Amino acid sequence: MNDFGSIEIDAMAVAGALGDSTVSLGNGCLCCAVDASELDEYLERLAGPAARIDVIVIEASGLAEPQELMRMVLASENPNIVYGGLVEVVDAAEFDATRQRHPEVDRHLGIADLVVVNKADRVSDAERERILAEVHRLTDRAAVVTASYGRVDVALLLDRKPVGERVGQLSFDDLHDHGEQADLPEGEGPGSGRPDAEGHVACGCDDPAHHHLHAGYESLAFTSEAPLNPRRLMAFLDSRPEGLYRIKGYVDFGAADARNRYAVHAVGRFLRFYPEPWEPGEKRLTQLVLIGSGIDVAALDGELTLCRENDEDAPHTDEFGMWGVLRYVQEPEGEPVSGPGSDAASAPGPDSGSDD
Ligand SMILES: Nc1nc2c(ncn2[C@@H]2O[C@H](COP(=O)(O)OP(=O)(O)OP(=O)(O)O)[C@@H](O)[C@H]2O)c(=O)[nH]1
Repeated sequence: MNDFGSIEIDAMAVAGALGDSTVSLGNGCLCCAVDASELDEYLERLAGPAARIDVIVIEASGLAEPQELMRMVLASENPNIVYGGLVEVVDAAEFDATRQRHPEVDRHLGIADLVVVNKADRVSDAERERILAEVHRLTDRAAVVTASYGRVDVALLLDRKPVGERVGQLSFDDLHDHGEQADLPEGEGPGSGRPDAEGHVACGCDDPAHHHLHAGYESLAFTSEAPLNPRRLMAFLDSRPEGLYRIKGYVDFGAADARNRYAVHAVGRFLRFYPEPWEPGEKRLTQLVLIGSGIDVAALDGELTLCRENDEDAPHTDEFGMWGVLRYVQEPEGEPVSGPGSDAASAPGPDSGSDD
């Protein structure tokens, strides 16, 4: 798991399910690792026979440069590592907007071996057909499948072989390491993939033609030990700026729902909360990662800080405080919303999947 932000939300999301069979490559984009040996260290741990793992999936951050990842896997010195192909996941609901912001996406699709056009349930049949046709036009012999919630036949992944001989398609330039790092401590400076003090991430390579998607992004990692007030957080989310493209993490609403933490996902204007019971003894924290371009990181940090419960809040007397949040909890079919109290399912205006 390679997370863009310094709080490893994605790694946290799968850790429980996958345990020792994951390694987390946090805080910074893998494609900016200086050389393949850094990746090799991790692959070594997963590829040994004792781990009994057949396939290693590198889940890059959504902002990674796939060509760089391919370069690193191909450059691995571990004889057990064989490059198995590049899978690109397209968010059908955001496809046009993403391409507008990032024309590089077309190039990424062009080198994919398998393209999963996901969130098919969020677009009409006609829209899906149009996107599929467009993806086919952009890909080079890749298999293209549609999916909802990423559910694809696992055989597609296990049997994937790279289309053609990839090494032959990459130029010498693609395969050689990009530039020397300046005299900075390891893991710092441009090219480290780590955000600087202002949250900017820059690629340190000398090649002006080498644009990394994440170079234009700012990220904010927000942690709070004090619970967040649900009404204030909803007001923050309702007024989130256009450039704030992605929010993910976990929220502690304290006494407003003492049983559950709330995983939160925002992608563009899409917003969803997922209540899940706190583990016994788990430290109750709010941890959020916000990613966007042209966003004022310090201002957002300040606004989130103001969402914390304060002495004037009396969550136990605000029985409707969670309703705004529960509108964005999807009811599993036939089951009531797992909310803070028995009347949670009667929260007004349940949003059954549409954008806000
Ligand atoms: N309706 C619908 N929602 C989905 C689908 N796949 C994912 N989601 C929801 O979309 C939200 C964000 O998930 P994704 O877009 O998959 O996140 P991601 O691509 O891992 O995002 P990054 O970590 O930013 O790369 C979550 O609330 C998911 O439950 C789908 O096929 N249909």
